[in-house]
Amino acid sequence: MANKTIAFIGTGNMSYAIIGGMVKSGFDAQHIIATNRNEEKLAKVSADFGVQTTTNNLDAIAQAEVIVLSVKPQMMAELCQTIQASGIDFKNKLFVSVAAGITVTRLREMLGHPVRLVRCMPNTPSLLGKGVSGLFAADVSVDEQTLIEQVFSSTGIVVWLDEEQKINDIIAVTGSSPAYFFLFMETIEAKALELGFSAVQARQLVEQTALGAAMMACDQQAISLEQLRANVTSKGGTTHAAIETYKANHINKITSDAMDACIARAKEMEQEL
Ligand SMILES: NC(=O)C1=CN([C@@H]2O[C@H](COP(=O)(O)OP(=O)(O)OC[C@H]3O[C@@H](n4cnc5c(N)ncnc54)[C@H](O)[C@@H]3O)[C@@H](O)[C@H]2O)C=CC1
Ligand SMILES: O=C(O)[C@@H]1CCC=N1
Repeated sequence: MANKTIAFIGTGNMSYAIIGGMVKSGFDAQHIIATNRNEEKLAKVSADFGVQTTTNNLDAIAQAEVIVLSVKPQMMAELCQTIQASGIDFKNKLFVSVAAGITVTRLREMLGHPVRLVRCMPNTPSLLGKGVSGLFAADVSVDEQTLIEQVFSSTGIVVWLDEEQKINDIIAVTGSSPAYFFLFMETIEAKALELGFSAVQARQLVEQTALGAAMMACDQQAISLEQLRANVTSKGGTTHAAIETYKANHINKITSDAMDACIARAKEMEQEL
């Protein structure tokens, strides 16, 4: 892996997080090239992680063995058109797409070539080495799979998926779900403010509690999440009153509906893009 160069095309929130996770885990920054149209974004990723940067996508692609396409799905066709028109030889290049809602078939159509491709569904905690990446390989060699697994393992855990359709499911479970947790934290923070805690206190109280709860779940894997919850919930006590309120408001259904909506949107995007 040491000699392979990886280019991130369209370095925004997601690629910034992946690059951060890679560099912090010891990946050589000089073998990473980040591109963006926006010089300011490149200045930040360069200052923070010491990677090479350029606004010229084609230069980056020409130099790299692994090309991570990480623009927004709606920008992908335009990007691929310029790559196709460049006449770059795809033979020794492995493509990775982190885009939601664009299938292997569609991406190959966009590139005008049956490229070897890994679809990856990462999440932003990759920045801290706490990411999850769902991976689906299309015509990729065993060595290339090993390489991609090394790259994404440096940002957290990886899960290989045996069917492309499962990419849409893992978006709902891990790709989008950091946002669900942030939303839940926002609701506690807002209520803490209403109860008179200062903004600094409200943020600190919610982040410490979320961190503590997540760490307890990680640290005590033999104990079910239900049991961890029960350990907080005294019979006839305060937590019980809160939990019953969540149940009366159908928290399971809300989450299930939200995840179904996430999957449905991914499928809809597959038809649109
Ligand atoms: N943000 C997230 O949590 C996750 C995002 N993804 C996927 O990652 C991809 C990127 O998402 P974000 O990073 O959130 O978007 P973003 O908008 O933060 O980053 C994309 C960047 O690409 C740049 N860009 C657009 N067209 C370009 C071009 N032709 N050449 C060079 N740069 C170009 C934009 O300036 C922007 O900074 C999407 O396809 C999304 O589906 C996947 C999993 C999680
Ligand atoms: O919201 C999105 O479409 C992307 C994919 C997963 C997280 N962000």
